[in-house]
Formats: sequence, C-alpha cells, structure tokens
Amino acid sequence: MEKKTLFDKIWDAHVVKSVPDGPDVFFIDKHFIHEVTSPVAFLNLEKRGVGVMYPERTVATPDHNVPTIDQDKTIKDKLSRMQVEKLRTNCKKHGIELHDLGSAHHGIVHVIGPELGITQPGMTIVCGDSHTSTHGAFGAIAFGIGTSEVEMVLATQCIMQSKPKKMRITVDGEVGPGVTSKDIILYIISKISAAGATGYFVEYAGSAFKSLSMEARMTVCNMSIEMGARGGLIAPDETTFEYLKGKQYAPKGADWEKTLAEWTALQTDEGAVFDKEHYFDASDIEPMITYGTNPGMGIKIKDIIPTLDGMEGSNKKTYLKSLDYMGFAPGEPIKGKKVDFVFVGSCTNGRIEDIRSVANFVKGKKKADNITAWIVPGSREVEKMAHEEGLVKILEEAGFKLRQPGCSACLAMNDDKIPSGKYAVSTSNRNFEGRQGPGARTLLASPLTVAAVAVTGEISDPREVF
Ligand SMILES: CC(C)[C@H](C(=O)O)[C@@H](O)C(=O)O
Ligand code: SF4
Repeated sequence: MEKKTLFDKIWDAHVVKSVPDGPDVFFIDKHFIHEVTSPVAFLNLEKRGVGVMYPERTVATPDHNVPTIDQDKTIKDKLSRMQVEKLRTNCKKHGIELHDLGSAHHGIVHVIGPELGITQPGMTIVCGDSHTSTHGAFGAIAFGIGTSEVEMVLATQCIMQSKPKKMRITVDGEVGPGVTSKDIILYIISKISAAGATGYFVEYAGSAFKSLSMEARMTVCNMSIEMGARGGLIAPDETTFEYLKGKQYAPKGADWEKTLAEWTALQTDEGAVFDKEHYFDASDIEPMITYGTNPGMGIKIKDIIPTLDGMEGSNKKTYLKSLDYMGFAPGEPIKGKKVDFVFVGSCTNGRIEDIRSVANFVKGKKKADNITAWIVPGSREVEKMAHEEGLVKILEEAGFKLRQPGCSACLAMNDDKIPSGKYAVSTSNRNFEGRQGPGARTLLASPLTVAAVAVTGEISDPREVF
C-alpha cells in the first residue's frame, strides 16, 4: 500500500476534483475572516449577486485594526471603524457567527479558533491571513489565502490549489530550562533562512515537539510562514485530544469517541517520503533573539551579531542595510543592548501560558525605568483567565500595562505603535522594517526573554536574570 504523509492524507480527503496539470478543486472545512481581508470579498459577491454557500463554516472576529483601550466606545479611527462596521453588517446579512469587540470570545482570529474548539485535527482551514498556519498545531492543513480566494470560499466553500511539496523538520531531544517553543522556531528559521521552506508544507516531528503543550505547538506552527512555508502541521496526539475535550465546538459524547478514532489515525505512515528533510538536535537550542529585519536573522542571545566574513556583493549590501536600520554593527554582542519597549502579545505568543510565564518571571520584580511594557492578551478569554489567576495584578505591580485583546503592536495597523528609532523586544512574529511603526526597531524573542528584558532594561538571557 502506498505510504502517505499526514499532509497527503488530509489533502487527498479534501480534493473535490483533480484537474490534470492544473490546481485541484479543494474543499475547505473552516473559514476564518477578519475585518481587513474580507470587505472586498463580500463586496464582489454582492456585485455578482452571489450568496454565502455554507455560512456555518465561516467564523468572524475583528482583530487587526481594533483599539486596545476603550473597546466599548466608538472606534475613533475612520478606516478602522468602517472596516469593523462592514464586518458586522456582512456577518449579519449572511448569517455568519461573529465574535465582536467586547463579546466573551472576541480576540485574534488565530487565538479564538483553537480556544473555541473550532480548529480540529484533519480539517482544512483557511483565512485571509498568513498566520493561519497556527491552526496546523492540531494536525490540520491550515494556510493563508488572498481576498479573491476569500470570495471563492464564501461562494463555493472551495478554492483552487496546487499541492505544495512536503518537508519534514525533525527535532529530537529535550531543550534545557529557559528555552521555549519560540526559541525552537526562531532557531529553525535562523538555520534554514526566511525563504528556506518556500513552496513547501512542513510537518514538524520528533520528541522536541511531542513534549510541547498545544499552545507552544501553536507558536511553532504560527511562524512556519516566516520561513516561506505554505503552512506547518504537527500530528495530533493525547496532548491535542486533551486540549480539545470539552471545548465548545468539539464533538461530544458518542460522537467524541468516534471522532477520536479517526483523529488517532492522522499520522504520517512509516516510510512515507518527503521532498526535503531537516534534522536538528534540541540540545543545541538556546534562548534566541533576532538582530535584523527578517525573522531568519536570529542568533543565540549569547552570540555576536554575524560578521561580514564570507559575505559579498548584494548579500553584503542587504545585510548592512538591515543592520543600519537596526542601529547595529557586525560582530557586536547583542546582549546588553538598551531596549525601550517590550510587547507581549500577538497570535504567536498572546495566549495564557505566555502570560503566565511572564508573570511568573516578573513576580516581585519591577520593570526597568527605561522600559515601556505592554501586555496584550490574544483574546477576551485569555484576559479573563489572566485576571482570575491573579496574573494581571502581578504584572501591573511590576509596571506592565495591560491592554485589551487585538493584534495591537504586532503590526502598525492600529494605535499601538513603537516610535521611530526605538527598540522593541517583541513576542510577535515579524521584524520587518516599519512593522511596529515607521522607523521602529523590532527584535523577536520568547515571552521569557521579553520578561528578562523588561526587568533589566537591556537584551538579557532569561537564564541569567534572577
Ligand atoms: C493584515 C494581514 C493580511 C496580515 C497577514 O496576512 O498576515 C497580518 O495579519 C500580518 O501578520 O502581517
Ligand atoms: S497578531 Fe500579528 S501576526 Fe497575528 S494575525 Fe494579528 S497582525 Fe497578523
């Protein structure tokens, strides 16, 4: 019998029609929408006089543009207000479930999907958003699509897709204390580069991933796109099932038992062939940070910023331009550099475990005077738990400012911007020029590292801060 990868199994089960030499017609189980990439799709449907085929398969939430204070008041920014209002009217008109600002399950689309148990193993999931890859943590094929495809999914629940190549990234062994899943993925991207998985769909395998919680796995899959991959997934296991059990949209009773048997079979067959394989050893991974302007420009915090050795021509030019933007020089240590802002949040690290780890770290300590510290829960549910567990109190005592759920300072589409020239150590996933505001300088790191930076006011290794 043909050996199949997990990706093949899910893919093949969703092909409605195979077109010779063309893309497949591909069925989508779940569709998430937000205020930025859906308005034009709805507008075009309207123009064509077409309705939404399966409204119950789409779930909406406003997250990118929303303010993270005074969410109960009218949004001040005109474009943001219009986009959020459009989302409301479109959802109402087409009978689409909306988790609106201020409601119990409002939040970043990639945080609320898993939280509600909408994201499940074996599914195909899309959203007009590149970080849809997050949902792959459940053993689903999840990827970002463009606005014209959002329209296609609304109208037909299908899209046209060519099957990507398959890559497996195996990390075996155990990471040491102070090393998190964010460090694992930053390490992988630094090794294979920000374009290293272009054209591939990745399966993460090996004991280093199996021992991660679901939230930590989501951090890994979230950043698949930052190495160019279409998406990334992890085969479901007991950790996955335990997380989903009892969630609002998870199967219940006899249905649960039946579904569990199906989910358990969602594994890559022994001997299945990948187009490319990478192997890493978990014991080589240490706390990581980026120093440049793409997520592949990462180093261990203890290391120096790479020198110009072996760099020539346009590579050297691009490298120097990137360092110039960051205000760094080749060969300098990164540790000890002064920082202005820390940001804990986003669909990469805005979940409750992230907030817990920051709170545990800063408990009884104070942030440094030069630091502005923002903590933005990924959802209302996370916010609620953070209050109930006493984490907010700990964080506020340490000098952090808690804001309301949304994408916030992850990208400069709302009011939470880092001023030009300032340094922000951020738990988000992108450090592009201007990502957190025009001229802002972003360094990506784990929540634990961010906590250490908040306390010391400079780039620090969390294992060395007490
Ligand atoms: C605005 C949206 C389309 C974008 C994406 O696709 O990822 C954003 O979420 C991001 O993280 O850059
Ligand atoms: S939190 Fe950041 S990465 Fe995630 S969807 Fe929002 S803008 Fe994109």
